[in-house]
Amino acid sequence: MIMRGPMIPPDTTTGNLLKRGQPAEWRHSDAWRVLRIQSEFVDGFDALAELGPAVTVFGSARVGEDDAAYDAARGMGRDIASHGVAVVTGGGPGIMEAANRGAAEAGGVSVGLGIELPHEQGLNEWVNLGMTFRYFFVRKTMFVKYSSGVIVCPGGFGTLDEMFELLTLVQTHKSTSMPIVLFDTAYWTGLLDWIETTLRPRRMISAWDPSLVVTTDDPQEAVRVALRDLR
Ligand SMILES: C/C(=C\CNc1ncnc2c1ncn2[C@@H]1O[C@H](COP(=O)(O)O)[C@@H](O)[C@H]1O)CO
Repeated sequence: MIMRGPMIPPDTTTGNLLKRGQPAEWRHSDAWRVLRIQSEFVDGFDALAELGPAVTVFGSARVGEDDAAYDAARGMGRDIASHGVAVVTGGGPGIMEAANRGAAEAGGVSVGLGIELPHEQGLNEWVNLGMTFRYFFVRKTMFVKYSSGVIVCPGGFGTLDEMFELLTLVQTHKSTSMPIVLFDTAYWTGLLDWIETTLRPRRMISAWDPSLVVTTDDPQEAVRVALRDLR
């Protein structure tokens, strides 16, 4: 396009870009939010594109070092890393910290994908490749996209949300199938029984395939199953 003489507009795109003192309400608009979401995806893909094989460990943010599950997750992190596989967690305290700790102690890649939360403490000190997300759904995309297997340790709503999201994606074939290990049979039995005895007979699930998940009390077995597709 050519503009000459009076057709040349008084403002230019660069001039508009550099103009100071503009109203700033647009920062709270959905249009701007979409760009922020987009940039989170770009940053996540950039950070993880060359990660290589990885196993994600989900589990409670609330367990302390004195909890047996902490020890187990630490051992699993160590074991996964010793196979040259990265350990991915939500980067927070509890089980996440334990798995990252084991991975870091084994000299492995210890990934923390944190989430901005009120009173958030930041990424745990054992993460050696980390990023913090504003949006849960962007972060969950990273867990699924970059994992070849998942170990779910005991946890609360956060852990259940992550587990059921993954099960839904695998069951609907949105994600390629991957080993999903539930660690600590006593913790998960009630939920699995309820799925079998209530959801299935009431046809709330069409084709629950129990082989989608493996349940174990053995941390080494959990890691062996989670690494199944990497052999
Ligand atoms: C509760 C406390 C801190 C919360 N900090 C978290 N940081 C990172 N990721 C988290 C955090 N809390 C939950 N998550 C995610 O959900 C899962 C654990 O949730 P649960 O409800 O405890 O099971 C975990 O896998 C994370 O991805 C103060 O200690």
